[in-house]
Amino acid sequence: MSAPENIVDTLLHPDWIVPVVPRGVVLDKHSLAISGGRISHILPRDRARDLQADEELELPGQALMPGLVNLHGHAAMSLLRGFADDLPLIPWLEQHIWPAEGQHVSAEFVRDGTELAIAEMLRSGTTTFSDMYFFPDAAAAAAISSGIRSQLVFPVLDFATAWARDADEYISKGLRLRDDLKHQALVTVGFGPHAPYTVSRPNLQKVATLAAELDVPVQIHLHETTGEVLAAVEENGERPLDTLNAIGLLGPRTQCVHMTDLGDQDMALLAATGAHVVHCPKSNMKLASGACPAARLLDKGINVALGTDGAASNNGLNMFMEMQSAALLGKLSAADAAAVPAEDSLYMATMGGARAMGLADDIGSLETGKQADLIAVNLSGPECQPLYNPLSQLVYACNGSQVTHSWVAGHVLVREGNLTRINITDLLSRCARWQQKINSQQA
Ligand SMILES: CSC[C@H]1O[C@@H](n2cnc3c(O)ncnc32)[C@H](O)[C@@H]1O
Ligand SMILES: [Zn+2]
Repeated sequence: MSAPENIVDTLLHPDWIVPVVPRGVVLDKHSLAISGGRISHILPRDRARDLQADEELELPGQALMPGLVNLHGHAAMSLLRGFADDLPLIPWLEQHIWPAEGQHVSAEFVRDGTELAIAEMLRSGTTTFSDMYFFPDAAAAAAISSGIRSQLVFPVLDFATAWARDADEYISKGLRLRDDLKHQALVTVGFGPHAPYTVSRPNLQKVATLAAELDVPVQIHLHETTGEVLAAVEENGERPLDTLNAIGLLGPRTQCVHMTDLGDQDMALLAATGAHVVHCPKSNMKLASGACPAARLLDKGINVALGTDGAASNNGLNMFMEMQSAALLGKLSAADAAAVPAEDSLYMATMGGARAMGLADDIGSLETGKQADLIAVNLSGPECQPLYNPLSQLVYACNGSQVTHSWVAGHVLVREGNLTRINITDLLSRCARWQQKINSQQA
C-alpha cells in the first residue's frame, strides 16, 4: 500500500528553487518534498504546510537546484593534482602523466583517488559524475560506498597498462564489470575508448558494434586540439569525427569530449547524428588546447554537457567553476558578451549532462517524478550580495563553497557542508601517504 499523498519523507523550505526546466525560471517561496527517493511535490510555501514529513528543513537564504552533472573526468587523477602544470596536452601526457601513471596506478591508487575526487565533487555540488580510468572496478567501489550517481566508461586503448594488455582485454574486463554492476541503480557502465590517436580503427569498430548491440554510452576524447585533427587528416585523409561517423560510432549514445576544433561540417554531422559534446573549458584553457564553440553548438540544437576533465589538468573538480568558465570562455571566444548566458551554462551543467547520459527523464532538473538529486546553495554570504537574481549568483558569484547540502536519490550525502558517508580524516591521511610515495619516487 502506498503512503497517503500528504505524507512525505523530506520537506525542504528554501528561499528559491531554480528548477532549470523550464529554463530561466526562479520560484520564490516554494517548497520541495521528497518521497521514496523522488521529488514528490514542488509547491508554494503556504500549501506545503499541509504536508506531513519525517524530516523538515528550513533553508533560509538558500537556493535549491538540481545536482550538477560532471560528464567527463578521470577521478583518480586527483592524486596527480599539481603534478605537472603549465604544459600543452601532448608533452604533458607523454612526458609526465603517462610515465607517472605507469609507475603508480593500481587498484588502491584508483580507490583512494576516486574517493578523494568524490569528496571534492559532492562538497561542491556534483551529484553525478562520469569517470574514464583504469581499474574501473575500484572506482565503482568508491562510487557505490559514497552514494553518488556515476557513469563509468571503462578505458579502451591499443597499448598495455597495469589494467589490461590489449584492446580485447580492456573490452572483456569492461563488459564483465558491466555485468557485475547491472543491479546497481546509481551506476551506468559504458565504453571509454581513449581517443582516435590511441585506439586503432578496427578497435573503434569493435566498440561501435558492441555499444550498438548493448545500447550503452560511448565516451571518447575527440578534436581536443587542432594538432590532433591535422595529424589525423595527414595520416588518414579525414578528420577524426568523419572516421567515427564512417564506422558507425556517432549517434545519440556518443559523448564527444572537448571538440575545440569544429567546422560547419563537423557541427552538421553532430546535429544529424544526435551525438553529444562534452565541453571542458578549464582543462582546455589550462592546456591551451582551444575553445569549444559552445554557443554555436547550442544554437544548432546540439546537446552540450560540461566536464572538469581530471584534476591534473584543471586542477579542481568543481562544477561551479566549470559553469562560470563555460560562460566566460563562451563570451570571449565568440567575442560576444551575450554568448552563453548564465541560464545556458546552468543548463549544460545539469540537463546537458543528464541528456548525454540518457537520463533526461530521471535527473538534471527539479521536476516532480524525477529522482531527488539536488543541492542547497547558501546565497546569503557577502560574495552573493546584493542579490538581484539568484540564477546569476549561482553561475557568476558562487564558487562551490556555498553548497550546504547534497542529496542523491533522496539520500543526504552532504549535510551542512559535511560528508555523511565518507570519513574525511581517514581519506586525507591516505592521500598524504600517496603524496609521500609519489614525491619520493620522483626525486
Ligand atoms: C584511458 S584512461 C584515461 C587516460 O586519459 C588520460 N587523460 C587525462 N586527461 C586527458 C586529456 O585531456 N586528453 C587526453 N587524455 C587525457 C589519462 O591520463 C589516462 O591515461
Ligand atoms: Zn579527459
